[in-house]
Amino acid sequence: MYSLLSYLPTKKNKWMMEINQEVETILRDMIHQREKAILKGENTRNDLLGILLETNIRESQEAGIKNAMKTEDIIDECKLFYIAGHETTTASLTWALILLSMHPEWQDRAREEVKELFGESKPGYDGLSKLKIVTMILHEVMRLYPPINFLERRAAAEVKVGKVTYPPGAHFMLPFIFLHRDPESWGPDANEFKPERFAEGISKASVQGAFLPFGGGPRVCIGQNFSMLEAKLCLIRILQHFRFELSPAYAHAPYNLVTMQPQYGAQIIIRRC
Ligand code: HEM
Repeated sequence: MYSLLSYLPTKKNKWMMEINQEVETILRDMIHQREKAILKGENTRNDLLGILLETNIRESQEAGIKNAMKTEDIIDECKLFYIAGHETTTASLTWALILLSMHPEWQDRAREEVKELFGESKPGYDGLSKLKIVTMILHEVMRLYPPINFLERRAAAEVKVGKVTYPPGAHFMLPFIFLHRDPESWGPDANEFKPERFAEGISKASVQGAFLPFGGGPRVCIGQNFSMLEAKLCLIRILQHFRFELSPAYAHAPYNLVTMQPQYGAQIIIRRC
């Protein structure tokens, strides 16, 4: 039903289609430029698109076919990586700043850890793996405000879940928000911000399958380690230089707009420290 509605020629749909076409034109040009550079022997392997295109060209040549992956497939990959990779990490960092503003004691503990490990310098790889408090905080943020709210799956064949048998094609939705706040899995304080529950890692914080911000199984988020690293780096740099608190203009209203967003924005007062 939803996909049918998106094809109707409404003002909003037309606007979205125009934006989509513009994005695809930019990406198509970029891909063709890169492909030309690769064929000329120039080094383009310094990012994901470069690696993808070089692998595609090499594998197509080895298999003796024109394009193992068509330009349209590569455009789709670029859009997927941009949307899946950007919006999600942005949302988790936004909620991290909001929650650390609401809980200044955790903000102080995170800053202390960061200063102890890195002082004022740029974080190095060794120190990043030693971060404990910041990792606990990020997990707790994603438990309470998972950037992606639910997973969808369609049954490829008849499947039995518990006592119910579902036919092939049955559509399943798994809302993380309920799993992540279920008192049976997390205890009576499930709705409270308590990063200490992750002190001994994810597996000891609750029961198996109760914490799924990156999904699970064969389609688990491919960018989960990268995004944790990215979020830690950003948070470290912010904590090293700034203190932050919520502005009186902030109204707490989480809502779901592809990713979980603060509906009226995240008004935060930031001061140098
Ligand atoms: C806080 C950050 C992120 C969260 C919460 C998140 C969450 C998710 C979730 C829930 C899924 C669906 C998994 C499933 O179906 O089981 C997913 C898939 C995916 N994510 Fe992420 N993600 C994040 C960051 C990233 C980043 C940084 C990238 C890329 C650099 C990325 C790339 C992808 C891709 C390509 C898929 C599709 C994988 C597939 O279907 O095989 N994500 N992500």
